[in-house]
Amino acid sequence: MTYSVKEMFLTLQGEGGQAGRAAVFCRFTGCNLWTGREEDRSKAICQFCDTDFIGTDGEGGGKFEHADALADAISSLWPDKPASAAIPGLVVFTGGEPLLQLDSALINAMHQRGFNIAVESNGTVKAPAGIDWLCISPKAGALLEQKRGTELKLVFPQPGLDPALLESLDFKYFWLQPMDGPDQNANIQAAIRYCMAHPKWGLSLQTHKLTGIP
Ligand SMILES: C[S@@+](CC[C@H](N)C(=O)[O-])C[C@H]1O[C@@H](n2cnc3c(N)ncnc32)[C@H](O)[C@@H]1O
Ligand SMILES: Nc1nc2[nH]cc(C(=O)O)c2c(=O)[nH]1
Ligand code: SF4
Ligand SMILES: [Mg+2]
Repeated sequence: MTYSVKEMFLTLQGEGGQAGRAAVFCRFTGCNLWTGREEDRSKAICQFCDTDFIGTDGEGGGKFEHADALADAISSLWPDKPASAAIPGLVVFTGGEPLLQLDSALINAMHQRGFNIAVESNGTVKAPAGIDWLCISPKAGALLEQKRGTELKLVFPQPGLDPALLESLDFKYFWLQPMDGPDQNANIQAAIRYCMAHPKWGLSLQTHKLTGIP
């Protein structure tokens, strides 16, 4: 299988329950909820996306013809070499929608190289086995197929997606992440109020945007 990757880089995970941890980010090309073109945003299912996931032209991006080739490229960005079961590496597969491309060959290839595997997904595609940290971020108007995982991270507020309807799902952690955009300040305040009134939910800030790292 050929994998299309927009970009790949070492950074700190900025969001959710692993915020602050060093990780190689592998951003796959393409999403099933938006074309990624600005002229299509207003008719997309997901309209608030903060990410460019078109093409393969980013830092470290490209087409990778085999799982081993992509796994080697990811592994080469990890500062401790080699990663191992004792001190594992961390890769975050994101996008775009990573579950359109992530398969068991790539999962096995990363595990063989001593990596733990985290995924950021919109939950519209069932996840393959073997993911070590699965973050699902449901989108209003999109059918949620993957109803279990490690953390559920809801971009908030989303008209038509009430957090109360999600909190019985099978996740260890529940986060509200304020929607970035023109109403960001109001969204942060609304998320804080919601978490204080509903302690099942915690606040996930996009810390990489505060510090200016990718
Ligand atoms: C760019 S998405 C890629 C992964 C996957 N397609 C998804 O939506 O979960 C990565 C994370 O950023 C979140 N996100 C996207 N746009 C955002 C925005 N404007 N404000 C806050 N979070 C946002 C998504 O909900 C998701 O948790
Ligand atoms: N530092 C950093 N952390 C992130 N966590 C999730 C991200 C994403 O775009 O999926 C992201 C990202 O783009 N950068
Ligand atoms: S589902 Fe994820 S990648 Fe796709 S448009 Fe929405 S936030 Fe962006
Ligand atoms: Mg991002």
